Amino acid sequence: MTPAARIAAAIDLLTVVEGAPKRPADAVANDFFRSRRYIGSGDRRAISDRVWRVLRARRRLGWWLGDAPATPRLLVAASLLLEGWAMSGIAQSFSGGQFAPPALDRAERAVAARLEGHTLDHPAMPDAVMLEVPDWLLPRLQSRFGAALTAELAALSEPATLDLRVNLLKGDCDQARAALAAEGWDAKPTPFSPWGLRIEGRRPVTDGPAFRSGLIEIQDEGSQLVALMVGAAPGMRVVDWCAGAGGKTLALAAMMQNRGQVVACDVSAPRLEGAVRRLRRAEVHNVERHLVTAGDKWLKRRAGTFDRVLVDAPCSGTGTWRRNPDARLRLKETDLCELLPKQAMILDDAQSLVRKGGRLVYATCSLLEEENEAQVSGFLLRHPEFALVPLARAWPLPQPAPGSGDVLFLTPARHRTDGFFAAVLERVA
Ligand SMILES: C[S@@+](CC[C@H](N)C(=O)[O-])C[C@H]1O[C@@H](n2cnc3c(N)ncnc32)[C@H](O)[C@@H]1O
Repeated sequence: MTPAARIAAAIDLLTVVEGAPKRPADAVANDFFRSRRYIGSGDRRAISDRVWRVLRARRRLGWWLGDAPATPRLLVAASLLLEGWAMSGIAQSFSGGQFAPPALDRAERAVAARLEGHTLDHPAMPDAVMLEVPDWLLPRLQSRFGAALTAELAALSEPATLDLRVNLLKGDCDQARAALAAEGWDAKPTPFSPWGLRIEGRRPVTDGPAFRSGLIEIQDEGSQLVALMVGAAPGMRVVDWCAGAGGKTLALAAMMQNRGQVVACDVSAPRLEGAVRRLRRAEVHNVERHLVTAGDKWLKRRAGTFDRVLVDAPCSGTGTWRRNPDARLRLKETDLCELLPKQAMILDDAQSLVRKGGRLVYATCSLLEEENEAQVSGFLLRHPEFALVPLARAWPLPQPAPGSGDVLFLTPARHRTDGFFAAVLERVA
């Protein structure tokens, strides 16, 4: 594809992404490329890269465009200009020629010309614009991070590394590194997870034998550490209450060396169904799935029978913005208001499964205190039969835990993981 054709395709993709505000951009992009198989992998990367640059800078680009309509064409042109392109380069690319975007009209040209010679950040931008967060969320993030806010949000705007979890049911880290090296990928051990490997940048590892044979699975190191905090061991009975497509279920089963039992529960049948292929590829045999329904009798019948229950609760996802830059502007205050009682209710349901002396692990990929520490405090008030196990005691590895305090709290700036929270609660009575 010519550079101009890539720009035209980026405008097309951005148009589809912006037209589907409720769908994650990466899902929209997957569909977009699936229906355009003629676009090769290099072009695909360049097109996605341009769109992701726009999404990561969406509020600042909107600020620069001012009253002009933030059309996909203008957003892409603005992102190029604020990266240093000249108007002449824009005119060459927006040429109206075959496969190129149509030429900018007079009004578009006037808006674009104002941006020439500027850079994306401007000191007059309001903080929330500069930091690319919704206005309502800024005070919450300020109170969470204080002086570290800018660094934390900058790290959240960087593209994520590609983290892999080695499936110990199929081999060890050295074998996985060697297998990846044979495919041309340089994977380094992650700093905290004993099963983690990291590749810088986006790489198509899912096409290669290491992934297809189940030796590796894609999983952020933060997510691996949440699974680690469950402390699952061979022979235990474990529930993964909000299992989704089984990301953490797979890690739990591997920790248990396929021995004992994991029940992967979720209210979403399609998500649970998504776990089937992954479990098969990983050669996991000790997992059963359970679809949670309203008034579920399953819960009552199994009360007090599990050693470990993981609640990986639905949350604002504020910790995953590196991967989903579009999500930061989709998130509404009303979403958070709906999530908080839901998280409390899920905890109240799931706790009943934990046996005396067993552990309930509450986790989110949120950075917000309300969804994390405040949920745990509220739970402990409602359930005095549980006690918080401080991080140093809950952390199962000989090397020190990432961070201090009572809970695990990971952030991209501090740990180079997605943002994750996990608290371990033991049933003491
Ligand atoms: C953060 S996601 C889980 C991600 C998954 N654990 C992983 O590691 O890939 C939260 C999940 O909670 C599920 N969920 C929502 N409400 C629930 C409920 N009341 N009981 C159980 N699961 C629920 C959602 O369907 C979603 O799959």
